[in-house]
Amino acid sequence: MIAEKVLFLVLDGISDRPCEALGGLTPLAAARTPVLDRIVAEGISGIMDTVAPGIRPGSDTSHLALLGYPPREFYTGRGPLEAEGTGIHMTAGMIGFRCNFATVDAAGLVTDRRAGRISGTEPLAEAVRDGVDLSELGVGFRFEAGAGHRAALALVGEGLGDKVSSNDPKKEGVRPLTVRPCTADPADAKTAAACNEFIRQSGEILQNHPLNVRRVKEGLPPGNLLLIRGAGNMGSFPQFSERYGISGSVISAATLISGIGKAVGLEHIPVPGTTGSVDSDLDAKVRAAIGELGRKDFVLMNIKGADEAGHDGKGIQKRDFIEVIDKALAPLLDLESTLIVVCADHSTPCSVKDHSADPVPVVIRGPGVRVDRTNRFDEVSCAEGGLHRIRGRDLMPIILDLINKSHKYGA
Ligand SMILES: O=C(O)[C@H](O)COP(=O)(O)O
Ligand SMILES: [Mg+2]
Repeated sequence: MIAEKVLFLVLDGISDRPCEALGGLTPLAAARTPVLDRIVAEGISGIMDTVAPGIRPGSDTSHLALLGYPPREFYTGRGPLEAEGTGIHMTAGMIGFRCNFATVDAAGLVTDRRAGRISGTEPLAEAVRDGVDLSELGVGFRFEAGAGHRAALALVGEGLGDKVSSNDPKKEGVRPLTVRPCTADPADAKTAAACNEFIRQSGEILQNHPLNVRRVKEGLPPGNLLLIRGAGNMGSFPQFSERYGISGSVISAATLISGIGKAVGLEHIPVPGTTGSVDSDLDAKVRAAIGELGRKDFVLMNIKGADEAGHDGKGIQKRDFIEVIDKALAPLLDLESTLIVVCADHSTPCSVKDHSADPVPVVIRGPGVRVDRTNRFDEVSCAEGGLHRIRGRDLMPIILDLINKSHKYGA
């Protein structure tokens, strides 16, 4: 039998390094994961450098690689992809940015890059949309809240460049940076000036917003500064259905991933109750994915919470959330004629609190797959599997071959 459908499950940032808090095991190795283990036992596994060995990928470049769009060829910055995911349709000439609602103290130092993982930021976004005015600079803008502390900005206007730096210092206890043009092109100077003005005006609005005033009273970090990064124009992506001859959907609360999906032509299926965090309704997500497999050939599903726990350095929370994921995946075991592919997009070690280049585990289970002798979904066990060590860009060709959609190389 040949599989007809593909469920491509990316467990964002799930792989890790040995954690002291877990007796030297990774959260994945420490977690009880009977469902994932069964998928490994019934499938073929391996480890994967999502971009290349030693390259520490962002979720943007790694997801592009996993979908078979090598980032060196297709990546034009995170911002436009994140913007597309929040519902801002990026057209030619617009410059997109990823934003964080962050906290600055009275001395102007960034004290929390994620404002205590603030959520429910729509009222803040609305105030920014209503209050910021960049018309003196000849620039318009779109601004939308995303999941948790995330948001996206798109600048709109004539002669805007995308080669500008970020105000995100990427660490706490220091001042935000000034956005600078990276070239002598006046277009980049115009964008940098618009960014700095946007950050200044939005900061004033956010500082006094009732939602933030209330957060301060409650002892919570306010979202009183926008950190912006990842400037870029929208790239040009051959559509998934033309590239591979199959239809597809994306299910992800993380706007970056839904934005990447939309950019390559996957239909975004929103699922109420999903948050992109450890409180997400994973049962609803899995139900939605199974429903989509009835309509489409390929479903990309991203589950984000383990990555957040890794960024927060919380090994025990990460292990516990992995167990929640595992339980939610149980209905997948009954899928017939479906290739189930499970991997991470990068490692997010709790000891690093950021992404690392450590390869990630990957497993493929379904009709036609040569079953190897591995039986545990973790970083070390999968390294003994029959896929051995592959790159992210190898995965789509392997999947397409297993569903009989690959082109013969030669006559
Ligand atoms: O969670 C995300 O969106 C990113 O992976 C990490 O970004 P942050 O450090 O700005 O939260
Ligand atoms: Mg990621």
